[in-house]
Amino acid sequence: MRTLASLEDSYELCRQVTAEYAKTFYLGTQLMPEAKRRAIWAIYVWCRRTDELVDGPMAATTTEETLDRWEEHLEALFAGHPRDDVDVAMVDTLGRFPLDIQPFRDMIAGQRMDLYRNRYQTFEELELYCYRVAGTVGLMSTAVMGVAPPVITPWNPNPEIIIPNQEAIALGIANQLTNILRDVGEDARRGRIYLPLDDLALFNYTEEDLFKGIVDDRWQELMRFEIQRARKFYAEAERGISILSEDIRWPVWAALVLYRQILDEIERNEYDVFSKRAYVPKWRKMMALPVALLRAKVL
Ligand SMILES: CC(C)=CCC/C(C)=C/CC/C(C)=C/CC/C(C)=C/[C@@H]1[C@@H](COP(=O)(O)OP(=O)(O)O)[C@]1(C)CC/C=C(\C)CC/C=C(\C)CCC=C(C)C
Ligand SMILES: Nc1ncnc2c1ncn2[C@@H]1O[C@H](COP(=O)(O)OP(=O)(O)OP(=O)(O)O)[C@@H](O)[C@H]1O
Ligand SMILES: [Mn+2]
Repeated sequence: MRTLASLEDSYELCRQVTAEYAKTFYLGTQLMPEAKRRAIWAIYVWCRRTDELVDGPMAATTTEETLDRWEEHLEALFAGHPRDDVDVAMVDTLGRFPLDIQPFRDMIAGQRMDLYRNRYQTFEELELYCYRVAGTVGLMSTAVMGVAPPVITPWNPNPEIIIPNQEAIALGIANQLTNILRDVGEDARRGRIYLPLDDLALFNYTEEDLFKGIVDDRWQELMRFEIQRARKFYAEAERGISILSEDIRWPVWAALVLYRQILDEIERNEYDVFSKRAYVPKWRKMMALPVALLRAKVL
């Protein structure tokens, strides 16, 4: 048996992976207190590894059995048994925060959907997919970030603790919808359509049009419709932030505002998501940080 990385080295590895793969979320985590952000990095790495199984360079060799084994690996983590270097930080994180295994299992179920599905008929079907691959991240993150202590008053000495799980899921779904809208072209080139076929039909736009990358009035109307729906999920998420622990409101606002800017960028590109990738320039990201701080303080 090989010796595994030390706890410090393991968290450092997680930090590096997060910094390299997720510029936006990493920026958000840099605004968090140390103990929480280390845990978020560990969770990020687990999520990234899960996603890579069906989305990464080895995806072609991934089968149901691969995901079964990954689920066993997950059980081992929750039983306190790390198997590789980055697991060490994850096991430590599981010991420090009240994380539930179900969202992790649900995310694997979401990756399974990617194995056998490349179309969604209705928004309800897509929403389930979005919950599984991204809403779950909201639940995991909230367990780490925590909620503000409830206010104890003489007339309400035992206030109930509210956990904004629905709002956390909403932010995950909003992010995933944003990701889907940004990557329509890239996904089409892999034969995948995440936009509900019912929505395409509603605007008289066909799969064939999509594969050709046609940007016309029908497409622009369809995209406006989808962007509006994503923004509703962001709005729901916003309402949950003031319930969260004070020390992470700024990072969460930042993550929300930064990711939502991708939608503005798509609009700026006049909904052409086929020939360019909506990209938020660094200076625009930086300008969003004080805005997020202000919102964290006053909302
Ligand atoms: C700032 C913060 C707390 C971030 C959480 C970081 C974290 C653990 C992220 C994991 C992301 C991940 C690798 C998920 C696997 C599935 C996947 C790829 C989902 C998509 C992410 C987009 O990433 P990216 O742009 O890199 O995509 P590409 O692979 O590059 O195409 C998702 C769109 C999902 C991301 C979802 C979230 C970060 C959930 C956010 C929700 C909260 C932090 C809850 C906040 C609480 C309330 C009450 C609002
Ligand atoms: N070192 C890497 N090796 C392999 N894939 C990578 C690497 N870095 C990023 N990627 C992948 O390349 C794609 C594009 O990454 P890009 O840097 O544009 O976005 P990002 O860093 O995730 O920022 P954002 O959080 O704003 O999406 C992503 O799907 C990401 O998973
Ligand atoms: Mn990315």
